[in-house]
Amino acid sequence: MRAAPPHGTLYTGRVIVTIDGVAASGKSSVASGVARALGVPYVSSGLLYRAATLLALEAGAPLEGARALLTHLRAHPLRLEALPGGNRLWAGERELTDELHSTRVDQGVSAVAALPEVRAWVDAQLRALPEPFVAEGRDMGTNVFPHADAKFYLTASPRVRAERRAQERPEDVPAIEAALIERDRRDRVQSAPAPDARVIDTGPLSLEGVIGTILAALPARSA
Ligand SMILES: Nc1ncnc2c1ncn2[C@@H]1O[C@H](COP(=O)(O)OP(=O)(O)OP(=O)(O)O)[C@@H](O)[C@H]1O
Ligand SMILES: Nc1ccn([C@H]2C[C@H](O)[C@@H](COP(=O)(O)O)O2)c(=O)n1
Repeated sequence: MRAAPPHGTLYTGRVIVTIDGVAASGKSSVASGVARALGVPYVSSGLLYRAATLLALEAGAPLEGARALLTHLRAHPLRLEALPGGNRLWAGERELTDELHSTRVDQGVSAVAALPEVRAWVDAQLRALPEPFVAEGRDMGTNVFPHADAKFYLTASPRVRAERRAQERPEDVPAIEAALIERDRRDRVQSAPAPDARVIDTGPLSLEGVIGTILAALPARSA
């Protein structure tokens, strides 16, 4: 691999970096930090699945019923605003971002994300985004952007992830850990490292340590 870009070197042109991983492994925090260092937006694919889940819950549509859900999504198009500092999700003029990490969305989202029709809909939204960007999710490096320039996959034990999550949620560590193990089980089909992804155990690393590891592993680009 060639020399790493200095922090602040702008990535330009058709460049995609993918960061996949298990739930609460640090994907969005790390993707945001890497994107900021590169001067590009980051894309949080999970927000689209979460927004589809929220709309289905609000409409009382069955989470396992792709047809009703897709009809609803076409009638209420979602827009992912991918900014370097964070992603915002809109349904028309209504911003959904702050409602997407509730426990009820957490509990329903795996069922919605398992629907092939919904996956195809999300994939089409993502592939239409203008490059360059850092994309995070479960299948960015395997399915959506197999041609990505650099791929990473984040892991950490359920306990470590639960302890981190407990800093931002009211539930206690054992309850969060049990929910993460269950979501890992449900997401397993679409959450596997690409054969050419670098797997990083974030357990022993700080957030800055993970971001630095990724930046150091990126192929150099001209500024
Ligand atoms: N290496 C790390 N060291 C310490 N804390 C971390 C590290 N990585 C992430 N965190 C913290 O762990 C929590 C979960 O991180 P984040 O939300 O980025 O994960 P995620 O994989 O995007 O989650 P989800 O799958 O639920 O969308 C956050 O509070 C974040 O600050
Ligand atoms: N590329 C993706 C992104 C997300 N999902 C599913 C799996 C998760 O349970 C859910 C929410 O994602 P998160 O916000 O936790 O990253 O969406 C997926 O299947 N594929």
